[in-house]
Amino acid sequence: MAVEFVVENGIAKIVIDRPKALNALNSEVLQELKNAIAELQNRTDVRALLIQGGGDKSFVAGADIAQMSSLNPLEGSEFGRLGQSVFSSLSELPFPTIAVIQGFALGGGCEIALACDIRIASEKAKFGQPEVGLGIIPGFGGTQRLARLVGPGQAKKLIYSAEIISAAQALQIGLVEQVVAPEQLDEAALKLAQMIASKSPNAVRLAKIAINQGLEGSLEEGLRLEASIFGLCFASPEQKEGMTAFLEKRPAKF
Ligand SMILES: C/C=C/C(=O)SCCNC(=O)CCNC(=O)[C@H](O)C(C)(C)COP(=O)(O)OP(=O)(O)OC[C@H]1O[C@@H](n2cnc3c(N)ncnc32)[C@H](O)[C@@H]1OP(=O)(O)O
Repeated sequence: MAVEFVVENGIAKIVIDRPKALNALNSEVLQELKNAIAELQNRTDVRALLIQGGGDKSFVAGADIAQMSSLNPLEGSEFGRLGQSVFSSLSELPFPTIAVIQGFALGGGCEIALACDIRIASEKAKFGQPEVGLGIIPGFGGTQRLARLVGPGQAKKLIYSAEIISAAQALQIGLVEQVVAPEQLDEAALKLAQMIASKSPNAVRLAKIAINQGLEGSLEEGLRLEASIFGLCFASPEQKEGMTAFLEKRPAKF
């Protein structure tokens, strides 16, 4: 198995571990990742997900070039749709997802990170969409998600040039939200996940829906959606607990 996951204290962790190919994604790894995500999808005990690559050199070095090298157009399209479906199921998980990037996040590896809500990187991490150097384009959602995250200009610069950028450069363009020293990466990621997991899980999940669905429409539609979801919060016992705890000057228990 190249994809393992565990759940501990409400925090799920997926590790993609295929060391001989720097965790590159072939069909088998994608299917294992799809299965792991499907198992987590309906778990009510999970409040946050950490996803990372095995070893200390690579998060995910992309889709498997050796496998892709012999594909015909139909097979290429099917492989792209497989990757897109896995990454869309990742992006649609109901709880926050955090990509923990210690090394290379290239091509499909960068696209996994883009399908997560948050990206925390080591100072040594490297990012890029090098596909045009291989005669293809990003095919696991990168042309769409990268442009939405960092803006069309920076997305075009990265995709057209196949440039590999540093974690500091990724932070500067908004591709990652936090950069820490390599030895602090796991602790920083776990700390963020624990902070999220200590809050109202219902409210956090509703916030994810409001942000993601709101981005798909106009500001006015998003504000209407926010107002509806805000009202929904008051039907939850977690809102009662959260506000009662504040008034009783004690920590809330969610
Ligand atoms: C829809 C999505 C499309 C895509 O994702 S397209 C692919 C995008 N990714 C890339 O273009 C990155 C390809 N890999 C590299 O450029 C290099 O690797 C690195 C810069 C990441 C690391 O270079 P170095 O430190 O010299 O290691 P090494 O010897 O190149 O790699 C170690 C082993 O890992 C295999 N490997 C690395 N990346 C991939 C990959 N994406 N697909 C298949 N295998 C890969 C190599 O071949 C080699 O294996 P062996 O030791 O047997 O020669």
